[in-house]
Order: sequence, then C-alpha cells, then structure tokens
Amino acid sequence: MSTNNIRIAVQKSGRLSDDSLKLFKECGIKFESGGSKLRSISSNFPIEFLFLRDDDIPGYVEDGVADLGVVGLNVLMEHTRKVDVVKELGFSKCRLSLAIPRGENYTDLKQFEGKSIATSYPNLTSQFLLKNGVKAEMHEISGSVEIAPSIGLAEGICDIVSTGGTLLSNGLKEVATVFQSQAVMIANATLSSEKQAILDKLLFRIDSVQRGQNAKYVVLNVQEQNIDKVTALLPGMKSPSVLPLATKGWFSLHSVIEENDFWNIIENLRDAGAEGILVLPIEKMIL
Ligand SMILES: Nc1ncnc2c1ncn2[C@@H]1O[C@H](COP(=O)(O)OP(=O)(O)OP(=O)(O)O)[C@@H](O)[C@H]1O
Ligand SMILES: O=P(O)(O)OC[C@H]1O[C@H](OP(=O)(O)OP(=O)(O)O)[C@H](O)[C@@H]1O
Ligand SMILES: [Mg+2]
Repeated sequence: MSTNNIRIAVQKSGRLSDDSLKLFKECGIKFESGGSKLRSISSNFPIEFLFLRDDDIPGYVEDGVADLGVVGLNVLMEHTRKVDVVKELGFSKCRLSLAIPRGENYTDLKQFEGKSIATSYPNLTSQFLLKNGVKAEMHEISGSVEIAPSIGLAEGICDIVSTGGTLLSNGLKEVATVFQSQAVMIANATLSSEKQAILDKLLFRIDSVQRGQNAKYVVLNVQEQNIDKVTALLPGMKSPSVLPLATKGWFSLHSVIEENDFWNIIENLRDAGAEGILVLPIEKMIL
C-alpha cells in the first residue's frame, strides 16, 4: 500500500498547522502528529504526511517530492511555482497590507514612491505598487517586520495582518491591502492517475466537511396550521421532515440551513409560529 500513498506536506508548527491537522482528522483520516516525528503514514487512508516549514512546501510540491501541500496563498504567490491550487481551505485567513507609522498622514499609494519598505513579500509588494504606478525600494527581511520603521530600517512595511493587533502594538497603521490570503491545498501538476484518484477521494471528504461547517441542522415545533408558512422559510436539502408530536395538532420540523442565513430568518420563523427552535452542528454533509 505504501508505494501508492499520496504524500502531503503540511506545516510542522505555526499558523497553518492546527487547522490543517484538524481538517484531515475531520475527514476521518487517522495519523500520528506532534512531537519530533516529521513523517507519518495514515493507518486508514493511503496518505503520508510530511511536517515541514511552510516556505518549503510549494517547492517540494512543484518538484514532486510531495504530491500535495497545504500552504498560505500569500507564500505560494510570492514565488511563481508550477503547481495547481485544488482547494481553498477557508482557514488562516489574513491579508498582506502596507502600513506606516501611526503619526504620519496618509494620502494615497503615490506616497510610497522612492520609499523603502520592509517586507517578507518583496515580489507581491513591488508588483502591487508597480501596477499602481509606484516604484519603491524593497528591503527583504524574514520576520518581525513590524519593528522596521521604529529602528530606522525602512519607512513603511508590508506584512501579514489579521486582527491588526501586531500593527497596533508597534505604532503602525494599515493603509492599503495588497493581497487577501487563506490556506489552500496545492497539487503537483502531473499526478499519476492512481494519485489523482486518491486526491479525488480526499477532496470529496473535504467538501463534505466544509459543507457541514457552513450548515446547521434546525429542529423546531409548529402547529399544523402554520406548517406551510414555516416550511416556506426553510430551504433544506430537499424539503423539511415533518414529524407528529405526542401533543395533537403539533409537529416537529427538521431542516438544514446555511449558518449565514440562520440569523436572517430566525425572526421570520418565530413570527410564522415556530417554537422551541434547536440549532445543531453538522459534522459532515453529503449531497
Ligand atoms: N495572524 C495570522 N492570522 C491568520 N493567518 C495567518 C496569520 N499570520 C500568518 N498567517 C497565515 O499562516 C501562514 C503561516 O504563518 P506562520 O506565521 O506560521 O509562518 P512561519 O512563521 O513562516 O512558519 P514556518 O516556521 O513554518 O516557516 C502565513 O503564510 C499566512 O498565510
Ligand atoms: O494582525 P495580527 O492578528 O496581529 O497578526 C499579524 C501577525 O501574525 C503573523 O505573525 P506570527 O504571530 O504568526 O509570528 P511570526 O512572525 O513568528 O510568524 C504576521 O507575521 C503578523 O506579524
Ligand atoms: Mg515560514
């Protein structure tokens, strides 16, 4: 079985690793992780995990050392790599942004003309500025970028922002977004048909998990005369299940709705006569 394994590179430890491991576990894939072990073969799915630094993952996938990888789109796009993005994973969402010292006025991007910018993403940053007609000097550093203006290393920075907390604690303000990022699954461009079949199975499982995460199972009670009104508000996978309750004239309705829709329709459900509304998580959803 091991020669037919698909090999996937995931981050050993950092902002991508917990959610990556959680996703594969939710897909029902059993494997050991943590500690100093850098390789792990699943006991119930034909996959081998390699635990690596995230920066190395696109190169390994391009070269075929790994067949698949999980990496931030920001890291992938910084270096041109011939790999396929096969799935947006929806976690490690962040943006690459330009920032300047908080006390300085900001008018527009032209302000960066001829200025020095500290960044770990010189290609994405300079391409973005050039597209906007601005030529700046990139000062590449590999981390702690937010310190650069305060120690006189650069006039501005371009780095990853999520909550904005790091910018704030370092006296900086975000002035323009260069790139929106999230974790993606990448694949080698020339997978064998056997490996492609394993990838298809894996993507099927990921889709089922992701669908479940966006949906909620809703159970509610309603009197017979209000069933049609309430049903009209519930999209469901097909139509809702309607089950009689022990109390005559009352029914229980079961349905699936998008989490985003839920808060929009909850008031309407109550107005239409729904009572005792329960909202439950869905582990997996197969269409
Ligand atoms: N604050 C954040 N919130 C959400 N996602 C983030 C955040 N910071 C980084 N990311 C995303 O997670 C990826 C990995 O970030 P991390 O900080 O763990 O990288 P790293 O320090 O380079 O790790 P490694 O040791 O593997 O090289 C980034 O490339 C980005 O896509
Ligand atoms: O907007 P925030 O929520 O504050 O997040 C942004 C920070 O998160 C990342 O660093 P991380 O904490 O992963 O440390 P690292 O630089 O060691 O990778 C990124 O490089 C920023 O510094
Ligand atoms: Mg890294």
